Amino acid sequence: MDERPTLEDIRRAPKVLLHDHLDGGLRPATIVELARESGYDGLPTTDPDSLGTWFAEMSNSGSLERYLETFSHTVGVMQTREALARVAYEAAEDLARDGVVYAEVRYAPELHTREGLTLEQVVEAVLEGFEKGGRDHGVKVGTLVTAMRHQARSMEIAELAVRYRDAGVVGFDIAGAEAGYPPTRHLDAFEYLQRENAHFTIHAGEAFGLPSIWQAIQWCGADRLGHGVRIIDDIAVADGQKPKLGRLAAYVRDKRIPLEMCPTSNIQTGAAKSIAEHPIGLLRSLNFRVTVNTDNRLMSGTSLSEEFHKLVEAFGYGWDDLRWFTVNAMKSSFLDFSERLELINGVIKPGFEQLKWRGSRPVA
Ligand SMILES: O=c1[nH]cnc2c1ncn2[C@H]1C[C@H](O)[C@@H](CO)O1
Ligand SMILES: [Zn+2]
Repeated sequence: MDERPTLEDIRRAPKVLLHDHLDGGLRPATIVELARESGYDGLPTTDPDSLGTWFAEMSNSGSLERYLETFSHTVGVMQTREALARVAYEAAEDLARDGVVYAEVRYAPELHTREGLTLEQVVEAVLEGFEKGGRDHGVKVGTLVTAMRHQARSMEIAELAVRYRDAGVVGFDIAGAEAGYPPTRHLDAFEYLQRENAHFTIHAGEAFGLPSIWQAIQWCGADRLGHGVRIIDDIAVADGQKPKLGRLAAYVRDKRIPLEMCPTSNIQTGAAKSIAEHPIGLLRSLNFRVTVNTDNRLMSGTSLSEEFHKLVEAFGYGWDDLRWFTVNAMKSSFLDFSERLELINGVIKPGFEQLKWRGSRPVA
């Protein structure tokens, strides 16, 4: 029996999330409270419901640059230890409530030092929030520290990733506007991380095409690709014929390079036209190492369960597909290998098995 999973059942499935921004996942009510406490007066409205709607609507511009403008309000209220620890705690709680068992949540420490916090204080506050929220609500959260690609602080942030690697920081990332800011601007940071045997992912192939993906992999040595949707530009699809992969697409598939796909976010920024036309359908059928993610739960008004459910509706996916995406994500995480195996064999596989066979009669 493999009935179409409902949203309610998907929420119960033990899920894994690799691409989620801390400053893109605040609760609207928390933004309002933090703004009041800190004297931040830039919010477009102080009614939490209207604020949630405002974020979702403003993020629908079809441009990554415009989408990123909305972050000024979340970052604006995340400037103290208390605010950072609270936002991290609540993120862990919200993810656990959505049935996420392991998450890698990212943010850019350099954006949170406006009121005098050091980079170290920022990292420690977020780690504290994840640790406590994860313990109280039953989810394991690893942190990725992000450097902003238009700035020049990537080496410092990479050093931070290495310094806190045994305290919960599992990797590094670069984010921000992609066009005009190639990943090779940060080559020294990536080379340093490689010498340190550290893990990193790079936002690439979202608002810019194949050259960005090629640089991220072949020059910078990325372990994973944030989004990577534009890899379809290197796949020729003709009616009635088998899709033909170019050299870069073949390399990404052969090397099992994980794609952190974020369907709703891609539609908002114009990287894909609709869920039904999202490249994830083709890439999944070609067996790329695809994972499903939220990117920014606040800006997209979404959750990991909702992203999965949209895919179920658009592509007719069943439990086996959802399990495949989830095992892909767990295999691709930056967590210690034995912990990944434990979660796959001890939590994910049994959890999906139970949901898949729910309602069917036991064999006598
Ligand atoms: O999808 C994205 N692409 C590029 N940059 C992004 C995306 N979502 C969030 N960001 C940026 C804005 C945040 O302030 C920063 C760190 O989380 O990362
Ligand atoms: Zn992102």
